[in-house]
Amino acid sequence: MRVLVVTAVRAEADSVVAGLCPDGPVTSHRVPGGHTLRRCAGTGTAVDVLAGGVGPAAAAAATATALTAAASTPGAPPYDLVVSAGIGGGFAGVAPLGAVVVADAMVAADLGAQTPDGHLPVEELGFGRSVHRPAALSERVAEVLGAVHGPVLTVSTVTGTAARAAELTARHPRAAVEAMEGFGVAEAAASHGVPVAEIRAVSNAVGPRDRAAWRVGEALDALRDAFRLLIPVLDEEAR
Ligand SMILES: O=C(O)c1cccc(C(=O)CC[C@H]2O[C@@H](n3cnc4c(=O)[nH]cnc43)[C@H](O)[C@@H]2O)c1
Repeated sequence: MRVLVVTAVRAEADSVVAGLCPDGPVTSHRVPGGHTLRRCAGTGTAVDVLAGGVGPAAAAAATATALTAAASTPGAPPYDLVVSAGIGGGFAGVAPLGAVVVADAMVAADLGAQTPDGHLPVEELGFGRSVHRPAALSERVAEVLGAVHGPVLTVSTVTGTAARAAELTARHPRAAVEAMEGFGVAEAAASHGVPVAEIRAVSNAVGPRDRAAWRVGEALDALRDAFRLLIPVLDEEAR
């Protein structure tokens, strides 16, 4: 099985690599556009890890570039799965600080139109889509990781008020986490016909801005531990 993991920033990619191959070695490969893929040698499942940038557009561009590079390399096996991974904001009562969330839906929560009656998703405007359904193995991954299995919202602007958090919860009552890349990764994966998944570790609560309350280090450790548990599930899936 061949898997591409896309994070936003290098620190997240480091955690993923540390979880996947704690003893190394790690090889690096450049892809067009200047991104570097890191690959753990010695695992049954070949996993490439890429830090593609913050936000859905950067994530989509980096993911599409890596998928295109793989597809146009003679003899290279295609990717079987793309995983969007990183830290995120947890919704109150669903995903506390340090929790891991595996997406059961990847939702572009601010893609659409604002109206006096509220947000209209693009489906209601008559074009595009605002939801991707993750790969079936997500349920098993959530079970093995002991993770929350719920919707992950992708936004272009980090929520910073209680009012915005309440609006998102009203529109997506089961929402577990908010982050900024998953839907972009999913769009790129879908355009290549590759299944997608999303794994987030909660670094902060969605709501009023409070940088002092962030627990980025703990979330990065939780992300590492989640990827440590992931390889056996992927190997199981490949059989
Ligand atoms: O300055 C702020 O108030 C602020 C609050 C939360 C996160 C940020 C970031 O710049 C991190 C963006 C980065 O991390 C993911 N992330 C983490 N927490 C959240 C969140 O609550 N809402 C959206 N994205 C979040 C995101 O995927 C980005 O890669 C700044």
